[in-house]
Amino acid sequence: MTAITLDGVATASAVKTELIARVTELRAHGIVPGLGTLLVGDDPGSRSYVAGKHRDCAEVGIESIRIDLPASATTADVRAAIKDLNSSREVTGYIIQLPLPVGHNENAMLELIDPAKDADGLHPTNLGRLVLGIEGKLSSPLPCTPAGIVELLRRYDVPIVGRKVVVIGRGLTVGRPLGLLFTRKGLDATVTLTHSRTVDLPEEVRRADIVVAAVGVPHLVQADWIKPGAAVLDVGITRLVDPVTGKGVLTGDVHPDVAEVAGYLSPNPRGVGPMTRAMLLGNVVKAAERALL
Ligand SMILES: Nc1nc2c(c(=O)[nH]1)N[C@@H](CN(C=O)c1ccc(C(=O)N[C@@H](CCC(=O)O)C(=O)O)cc1)CN2
Repeated sequence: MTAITLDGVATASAVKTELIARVTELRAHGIVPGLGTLLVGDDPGSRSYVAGKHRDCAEVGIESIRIDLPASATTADVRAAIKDLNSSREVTGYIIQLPLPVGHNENAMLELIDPAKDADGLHPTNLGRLVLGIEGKLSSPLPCTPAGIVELLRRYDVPIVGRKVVVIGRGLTVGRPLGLLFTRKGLDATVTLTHSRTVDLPEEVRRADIVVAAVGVPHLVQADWIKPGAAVLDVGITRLVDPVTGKGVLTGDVHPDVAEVAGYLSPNPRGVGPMTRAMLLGNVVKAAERALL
């Protein structure tokens, strides 16, 4: 058996096509959505993700505003940039690209975001709304990677209700909010959130119908950990250097042999990453649409 590929590029492209129609409608009502990004430092991964976010905005008709600060930026500089983004009229939603360089307190910076402009759903008020299970008109933006994972599964009709999900990694942008999302009414999965102190991780993973690997350990998840037919989402990515060619290679958390056992597998790259970006655009559009309610 070879797993069905959960194609993030094609699915994100379908999401973006739908968003173009909604942005056109907003513009017809005089509302121009604008995404701001705040990047601190010169991490190549973060630079590439931010560049991708601006390209996506141009594709769907969202304006984008970029603030890049050098690695030497102080906490006062970051606070000042956040203040500018909170007050900017063009910026209807924004993100602080994570991780911030060592020495910056990420949680303290996230708390400074105006929750109404939080395009990542990572402000405590919005995470709190996710915990409270507030949906509908007052729902908060969902963190982009968890939302992208669920959307990818949905669009491939992978059953979620009542299924056992094992998430590897309890980070802020993926594991913790994903556990909350999967257990929401309507999705109704049973989630095990694992981490570096989990005892016998392979045995936990063997029970799962859906496995999400988000730790950044190359090829951690092995084929003999996977229940035949399970859906496997490879989220963590590491930039390794090929010892022969000397070129950088992006390597996911899931070993390629998993494709022979799983029912569905998201590649990495070209799986969850593009969905993360598409969900960000969706959050910006949704926030702008609130102005029409
Ligand atoms: N403020 C945030 N910071 C971070 C988040 C987040 O959701 N909000 N998530 C990750 C990084 N991330 C988004 O910012 C992200 C990761 C991957 C991709 C992506 O498209 N990846 C491509 C490969 C691109 C490459 O590395 O060359 C793929 O998977 O095909 C987009 C966004 C941490 N920080």
